[in-house]
Amino acid sequence: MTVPDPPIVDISTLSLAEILPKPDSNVTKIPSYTRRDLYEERQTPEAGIGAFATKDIPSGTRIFCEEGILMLPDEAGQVELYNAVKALDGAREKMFWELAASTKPSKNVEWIDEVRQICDEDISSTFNDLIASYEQAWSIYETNRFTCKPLDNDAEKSLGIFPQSARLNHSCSPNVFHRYNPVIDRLTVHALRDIKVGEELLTSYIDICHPTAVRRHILKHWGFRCRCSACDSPDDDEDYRRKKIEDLFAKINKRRAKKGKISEKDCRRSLGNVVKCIRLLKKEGMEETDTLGLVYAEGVRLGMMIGDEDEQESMVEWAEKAVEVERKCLGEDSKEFIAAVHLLESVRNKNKSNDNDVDVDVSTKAERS
Ligand SMILES: C[S@@+](CC[C@H](N)C(=O)[O-])C[C@H]1O[C@@H](n2cnc3c(N)ncnc32)[C@H](O)[C@@H]1O
Repeated sequence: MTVPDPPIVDISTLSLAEILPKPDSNVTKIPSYTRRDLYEERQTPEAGIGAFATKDIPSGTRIFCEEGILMLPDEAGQVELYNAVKALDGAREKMFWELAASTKPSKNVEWIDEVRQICDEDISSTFNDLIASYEQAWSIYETNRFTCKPLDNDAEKSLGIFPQSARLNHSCSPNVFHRYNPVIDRLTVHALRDIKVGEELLTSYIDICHPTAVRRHILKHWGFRCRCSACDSPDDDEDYRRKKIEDLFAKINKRRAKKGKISEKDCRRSLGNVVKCIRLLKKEGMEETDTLGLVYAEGVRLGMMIGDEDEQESMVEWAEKAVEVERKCLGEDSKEFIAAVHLLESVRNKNKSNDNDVDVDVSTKAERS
């Protein structure tokens, strides 16, 4: 038996134009802000500058809502970057040059010939200084850039520098979550849980579902060895759980990407993976949009496809949790939050129509008796 895709508005079916404020609406562009009342930057013993809470910060608080000072397409190289930095106004250019530079020089040196051609006067000392500046700019860029690609994937600019957020250090058990929000054209950083005064605000630069050895390898790019609780944990079970999450998540995503009809058996199998994945994610405290939010939403979709009436209440609960996760990680102006609200409405409407069907049935029986 195959079941059709349910009529759910999920993230991949929403276009940006559908949720952007209409030109005649009163919604104005959100100003950039960083909640300097909540944190301060200071030097750490081993990780350069970091950001530390100066007050208790409740879970879900938006700490940054920041405009990029520089955004470039994925394929931009050293020359495009340097030109973009030189085109910044004085204050922004200074901000850029003050950021950390941790990555090693690029092995690709073709750009040096390009710079040589630009310099008519190839006076070697000046030229060498210039090359050093290009390399420093590139290292700053690689150390601090954030992905800005809107979910529509038609973005011209897709990597950006956000100077306040760039001071956030990494942890594989982060307490804040960052994401570029194309709806408001800002990078937002939200508290993932209650953060106590004095705690460092730590985001994750990488996919934290990977096991420790893989995370370590990827983090070499930033030139440090992570000493977070997940990386230093003597508990092998934790690594096992993350590997299991990664595998389950890959299976769930593979199913999600499949178009067309799906057998009920496959639906039930995938729903089983969703249930296991949710349990493990919670155990690991991994409550972000990219994992838990996505898994809840997929669970609801699968549950609606299967259509077991006694599971409908659980589907509403999961859809409500997906809304909570998106609100906490991304805020109510995000596309993900709006999609989760649509999903919740769909599942509630489906329940209502099921209840009405039951009513009709009952009244018909009553009339007959
Ligand atoms: C985006 S910057 C973060 C801010 C940086 N600490 C600074 O001084 O501006 C990334 C760099 O910070 C350092 N860093 C980030 N997280 C770290 C960690 N958990 N342990 C050690 N160094 C870290 C690394 O040098 C990394 O390349």
